[in-house]
Order: sequence, then C-alpha cells, then structure tokens
Amino acid sequence: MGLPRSIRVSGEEEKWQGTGTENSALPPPTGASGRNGLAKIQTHKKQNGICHDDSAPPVKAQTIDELHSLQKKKSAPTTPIKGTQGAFSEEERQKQQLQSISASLASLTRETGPKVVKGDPARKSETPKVSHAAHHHFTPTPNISDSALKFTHILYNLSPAELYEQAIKTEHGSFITSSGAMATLSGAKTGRAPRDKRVVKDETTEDELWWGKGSPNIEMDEHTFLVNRERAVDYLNSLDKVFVNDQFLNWDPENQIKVRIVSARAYHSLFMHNMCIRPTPEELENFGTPDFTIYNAGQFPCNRYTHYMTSSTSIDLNLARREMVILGTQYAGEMKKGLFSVMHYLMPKRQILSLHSGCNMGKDGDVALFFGLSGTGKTTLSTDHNRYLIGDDEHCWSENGVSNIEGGCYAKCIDLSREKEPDIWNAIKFGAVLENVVFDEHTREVDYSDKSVTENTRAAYPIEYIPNAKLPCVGPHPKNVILLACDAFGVLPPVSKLNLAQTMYHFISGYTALVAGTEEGIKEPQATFSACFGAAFIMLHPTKYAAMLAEKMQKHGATGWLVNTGWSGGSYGSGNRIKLAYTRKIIDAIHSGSLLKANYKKSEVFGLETPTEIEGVPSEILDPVNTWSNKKAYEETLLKLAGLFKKNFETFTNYKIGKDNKLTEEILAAGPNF
Ligand SMILES: Nc1ncnc2c1ncn2[C@@H]1O[C@H](COP(=O)(O)OP(=O)(O)OP(=O)(O)O)[C@@H](O)[C@H]1O
Ligand SMILES: O=C([O-])CC(=O)C(=O)O
Ligand SMILES: [Ca+2]
Ligand SMILES: [Mn+2]
Repeated sequence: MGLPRSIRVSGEEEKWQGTGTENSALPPPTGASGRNGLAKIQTHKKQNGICHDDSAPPVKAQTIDELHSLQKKKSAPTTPIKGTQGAFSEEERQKQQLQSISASLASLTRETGPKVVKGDPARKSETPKVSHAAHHHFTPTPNISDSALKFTHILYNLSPAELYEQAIKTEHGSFITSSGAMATLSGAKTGRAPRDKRVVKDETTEDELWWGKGSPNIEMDEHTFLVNRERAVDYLNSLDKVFVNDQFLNWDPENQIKVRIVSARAYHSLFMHNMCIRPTPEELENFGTPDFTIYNAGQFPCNRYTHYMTSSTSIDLNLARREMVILGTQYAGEMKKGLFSVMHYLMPKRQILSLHSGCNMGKDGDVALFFGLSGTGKTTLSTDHNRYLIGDDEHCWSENGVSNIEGGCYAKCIDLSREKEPDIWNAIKFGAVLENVVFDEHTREVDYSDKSVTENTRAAYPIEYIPNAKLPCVGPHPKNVILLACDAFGVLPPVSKLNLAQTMYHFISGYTALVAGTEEGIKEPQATFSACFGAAFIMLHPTKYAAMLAEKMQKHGATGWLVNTGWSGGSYGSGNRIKLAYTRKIIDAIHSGSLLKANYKKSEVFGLETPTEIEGVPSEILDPVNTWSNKKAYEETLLKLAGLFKKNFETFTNYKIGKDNKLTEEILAAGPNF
C-alpha cells in the first residue's frame, strides 16, 4: 500500500476500492456472494462526480516487463552497518553475506565453496548480475568439479508470502487453506526419529555428555559425521536453489545464539522463520557468521553402508563444529528439537537451565512453567487468554529470570476446536504452517478430526499470532512449576501439591502415559518415562538439570505441582480424558494462589497432597478413587503404575543431587511407597 495512487497498477484490487459501503461495491467474481445466485450486475454510476471509466490515467508502462517492474518496489532501504571504521557500501555488505553463505556450503574436500547468487533462478529478470562477490577467491585447481562451475541460487530469509509462492510452485502437497495458513506434507516421516539421532563423540563430549543406557545420545565419530555432512552439502549444492535462514535463538540478549538453516524446501524455511526468532532488517545486515548451522537435506537419504547408520534417516549433531546434518527425514520438528539439544548443551555451561516447558505470566508478573512430554498440554495450557504467553515449549532459566528460546509455537492440532482453544485456532492464519492436516479439496476448510495422514498434525506460527504474547519473550523468576502428566491409567489425581523432593522425583521420572493411537485393540496405556520431561533432547545427565532446577526453585521459592491432564473415571477404554475446562480451572487456582490455601489430604501409595475443593471443579474427581466404579481395579492399576515408577527410578539411585546427600535421600524417599 506504499505506492502513491497515481502509479498504482490498475488491477482487481483497484476495482473494489474507493466504494464506501458494501452495497455500492461490485460483488467479487467468485466466493460467497457469487453462490447465492447470480451476481447482480450494476452499471457504473457517477460517484462523487468522478466518472469511473476513462478518466483514470493510463499505466505508465510501454511493455509488459515495465508494467511488472512497476508492481514491485525495492525493499526498505538498508541501514548502514555501524562499524568503527564507518559504513560499508551496500555492495560490500552483499558480497560479505554471499561469501559467508558460500563458506557454509563449501565442500570440505574440494574447492572452497560454491558460487552462490541471490534470487530465484526461475525469475531471470530478478536475479542480480553475478558479482565477483559470488566467487570465493579461488585459484583454479586440477580437481575442479562440475559443482564448482554451476551456481547455487540462494533464497535468503524470504518473507512468508515469498515462501508461500515458492512452496505452491514447486512442492507438491502445498496448499492455502481457507484461513490463509499454508498446508504442507512432511513426507514419509510425520514425527521425530530419536533412534536415528547421532552425536559426535570426541575427546570433549566423551566426558561431558550423557552416554549409554537411557541416554538419547547415540555416538558417531567425527569422520562419519563428515561423510554425512558432505552428502548433505553435495545434495544441496546440486539443487538450483537453496533456502537460507539466518535467525536467533533465545530472547535473553546476553545469551542469544545465531543460527543458520540451509534447506531445500520452502516448507522448512517457513517453519524455521516461524519457530526461531526473526531478525530485524538491521540485525540481519549485521548478522555476520552464525554460531550454529543446520544442513537440512531431508529429502535425500543417508547411505546405509556408512558406519553407524541403521536406517536411511540420520540426524547428526557435531558440537565441536557447531553443525547439524539432516538426511532422510523431512519432518521439520527435527530442526527445532535439534537446536533445542544444542541449547541443552550450551546453556548449562553458562549456569543456565534449559527446560522443555511452556511458560506464561499473569498480570501481576507471576510466572508459571509447564513441563510435560509431548501431548500433555504445554502449548494448550500456556496459551491462556488471561495471561501473557512467554513461550510454549523451550525456555531458559538464568539469573535474570526466564526467556523463551524460540520465536514461535508448535501446537498439536488433532481435534482442535475453536471453542476450546480459540487463541490457537485464530493463530492458524496467513503465515502459519499446517503440517499433514486434511482439508476439503474445494473449500480448503481443514478437518482437524481427520487422522488420514497422521495423528500428529501440527501448526507452527509466530508467537505474536497469539494476541497476549509477551514481547520480548522474557519474564521474572517462576512462582509455580507445573509438571504435566497425561495419565491414561487414570490413577493420578487431577492435581497435587508437591514438596521440593517430590518435584525433583517427578521431574527426573518424567512420566506420561498416552495411548498409541485410537485403533481397535489397544487396551493398555503405554507408560513413558522421559527424564526431565524431555530425555530425547537433553545432553548431560538428567541429575545435572535436576540439581539446577532444585537450586533455582529453592532460591526463588517456587512451588511444584503435578497435574494429570489424562484420564479420570478409569483407564483409557473405560474412563475419559479430564475435561480441558476442568484442567483450566485447576491451573487458574494455581496461578491465583488460591490452591495454596486449600485443604489437603495425602494420597495412598504416591503420597501426594491433593486438595479437597477447587472452584469450578467437581470435588469428587479430585480423588480418582471416587470416579472408578471398580475399586479393586483402581487399587491394582495404582500399584501397577507405582511399580513402573519404582523400576524406572532404579537407574537414578546412585546419583547425588545437589551439594549434600540430604536432598538426594529425600528425593529417593519421595516416590511411591507400597
Ligand atoms: N485436560 C486437558 N488438558 C490439556 N490438554 C488436553 C486436555 N484434554 C485434551 N487435551 C488435548 O491434548 C493436547 C495437548 O497438546 P499440546 O500441544 O498442548 O502438547 P505439548 O505438551 O505442547 O506437546 P509437544 O511438546 O509435543 O508440543 C491438545 O490437543 C489438547 O486439546
Ligand atoms: O518436536 C516435536 O516434534 C514436537 C514436540 O514439541 C515434542 O515432541 O516435544
Ligand atoms: Ca506444543
Ligand atoms: Mn515439545
């Protein structure tokens, strides 16, 4: 809308403008009004004395190319780089940017880097002349390769609109839904592949990281990493164009990380545009060299003859090189969670705790953390119309308080409803990525109940799409630490107040029990224990994170809570999932402080303090035994779950948490007793 009217190109948009009311506007050629019978044809009337027909000045273009060049104006003028030595020229800056990208894409064995040029190869007129900047100063070598002779077009930090166009033109399965979101398919993989994740074990990481039983870190050696890296880089360089995103992680300015994501799909670029922190134009100009780089060659498989590869998928992390390589999976969540793993390594080195949690803040500045495994309600419950959203999935807790690592949210959208989750529903608009959902082929209305592609349908949107997002996404020290478990056994109380040792016990256990799907025949809920509610992403031993959490909770006087967002009235099959409306009331009572003042009784076996009354929640459901018609079945199920907890905790009994043995002993005693 920046163009002055006189040179605006006459087009569709123009036709509907300048008419005050709907009635006087011509009906759009298609759409709602068109379907209520034939559109009413109106003859042009004189409006405000101006005749519509011939008086409009003709376009100032002699050729169609000229006309097209009028349509687009140059992006906002670039700001000078504030250096000590004065400002760089625009040309110099572009040159440095391309050199940096070329260096990222360099093969490690051949020439220094491919010739890169900015712009879409499909639009010749847009592609700037190849400048010398594109070439790395390279001296001809005898082993010059074909890939060194060709150009790789770089689509650098494109806008959502540009990425939509790219996706729709070139990626099958990309569509605009009726709400404006971009629907896409992630291919054969519709979830993460933790068993295909590898971490380079070198002299440093051998000592620093958690290896062996229970650890998510499956080793690979440096050489094998380089083989996979080369495979990914060669694949990317073989393409006509690659997408490059330069963005940030962590809203805490002192601990921000610069990330570069090189990918082959507009879907991946838009996903990361939404999920990482978006730089301002000025920040982008001064971006420099990234701290971490992802090579996403997900369409291309790894080579199973390569050592350590057990499938055609490989997600490889090299902390020393600060690089991650993705082969054989297009599921975008791998990038998000791969970077989370990196933060789980880098932040504790700075005495900062990284957390798989949602986070929001009340009007009075009271902050709550929501821990929980996938599908337990972090996104759903942290997105609360009465509170400010700091983030839905990944945070840091430092001496300064909490900060979101990301710039966006990633919501599960199976069975999403406008009534129950209005803010998430409304965030699924232009710019949002909708993964693997099913929609009407004509209206493009999404059917959120359809699991034809997968149960794990997802929406990724920028955090500012939530109206009460807290920007910048930082807040003071948490007052409440809420552990979410979706207990499909239906024996954990809907809410319990935890002492510090219990909080640590349940944090280290990281319990949830979901049902694998909704297929016939699945009767037994599957218990999952995932240390720190995110064992797939942690890099150090769980007790290291637990010790930091205990120290911070103690220091800042935070209260721990265990909230069951799962079943009530019986296990999966006989009971039902606790109504979201009730869980929200429980969470409200935690935030307001009223739950602290409630009357409590101690539960058997787990020894949990459960309140007897909460406003807006039927009292009988607060003690699960009341909701089971078969009391014997309840007892048996409770003991069964307690046994699973005990067995899981065995691996942690030999670790000390904190400075003295006192807390460790208390934690060991904080589990179920039977
Ligand atoms: N009582 C309840 N409390 C919370 N969520 C519920 C409840 N009942 C049903 N749900 C549904 O459970 C799902 C919770 O998913 P959510 O996206 O919040 O998970 P998450 O913890 O953010 O997981 P991930 O880390 O995988 O993103 C939503 O689809 C929500 O509608
Ligand atoms: O990473 C994903 O695919 C989704 C997610 O948030 C999780 O599983 O914790
Ligand atoms: Ca989520
Ligand atoms: Mn998550």
